[in-house]
Amino acid sequence: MIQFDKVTKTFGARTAVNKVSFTVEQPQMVGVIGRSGAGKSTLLRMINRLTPATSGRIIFKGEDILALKGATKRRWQRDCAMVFQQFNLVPRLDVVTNVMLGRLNGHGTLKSLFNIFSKDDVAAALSALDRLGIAQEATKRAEELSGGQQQRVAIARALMQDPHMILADEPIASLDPMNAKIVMDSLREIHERDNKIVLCNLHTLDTARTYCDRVIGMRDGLIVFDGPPSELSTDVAREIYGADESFNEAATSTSIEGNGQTNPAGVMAPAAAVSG
Ligand SMILES: Nc1ncnc2c1ncn2[C@@H]1O[C@H](COP(=O)(O)OP(=O)(O)OP(=O)(O)O)[C@@H](O)[C@H]1O
Repeated sequence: MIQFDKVTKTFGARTAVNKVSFTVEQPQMVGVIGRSGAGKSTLLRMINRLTPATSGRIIFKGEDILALKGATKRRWQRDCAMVFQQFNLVPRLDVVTNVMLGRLNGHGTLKSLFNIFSKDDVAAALSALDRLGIAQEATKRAEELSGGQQQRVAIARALMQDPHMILADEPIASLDPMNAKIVMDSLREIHERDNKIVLCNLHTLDTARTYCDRVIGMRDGLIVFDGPPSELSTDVAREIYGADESFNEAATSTSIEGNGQTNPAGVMAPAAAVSG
């Protein structure tokens, strides 16, 4: 379905992603894990063309999406919706308008410029918000919502693009465990009900185990593990995180409250709880 063929990104002398090859044959929920700097974000951003690849190919429906230009590139960017750690909403706009912004790529420039949305757009946005359980917040400004609610708005906005796949770049890294669960449940539900590929960068092993059909472990730009969560042993995890015998899986758990500092395995502990 989507095939990565020796996809590489270099920043000067630094190789962030090094000849990465893998194929997602059917709609799967794939978790990409690895310590900070392993290349996870760069990989995701290359798929969506936010970061230009240095070399390699990404084949989707027989086409190399890394070679797309102009309108076809924009259509591809609509087809693979991104969800970001920091939500990327427009804080002063109301929630329903933020969601409708997901339709921008599908509209002409003039319509987009003046935020002209049809009744259908409004209905679709409300339905997406309802699906995420936050339709009651539709008229609030985005900045009035908690982090967890904002991330659900961002996912509703992604749904408005009617994408082939969802790329989520550490969608729960800024959330407390309860909101992290709501957001991951939502992504899993979209994968299962809509039969879409969800490719999700995660810092925490337990989240990958709980939610993903397949886990890809990256280290220094290379894929060092690719398999089902059941094969993700502590030894494999040590290799992915480049940790020694003292490595403790609990250190990567979302269920612990941390202070946002990096532990010895290079894994960011979740931020302290945020209400929501
Ligand atoms: N725009 C950039 N310019 C220069 N170097 C970059 C840039 N973006 C990423 N890098 C480097 O590429 C490497 C991979 O970074 P990337 O953000 O993809 O890792 P990551 O696994 O997503 O890490 P994190 O979990 O901290 O987000 C790092 O060494 C990083 O410093």
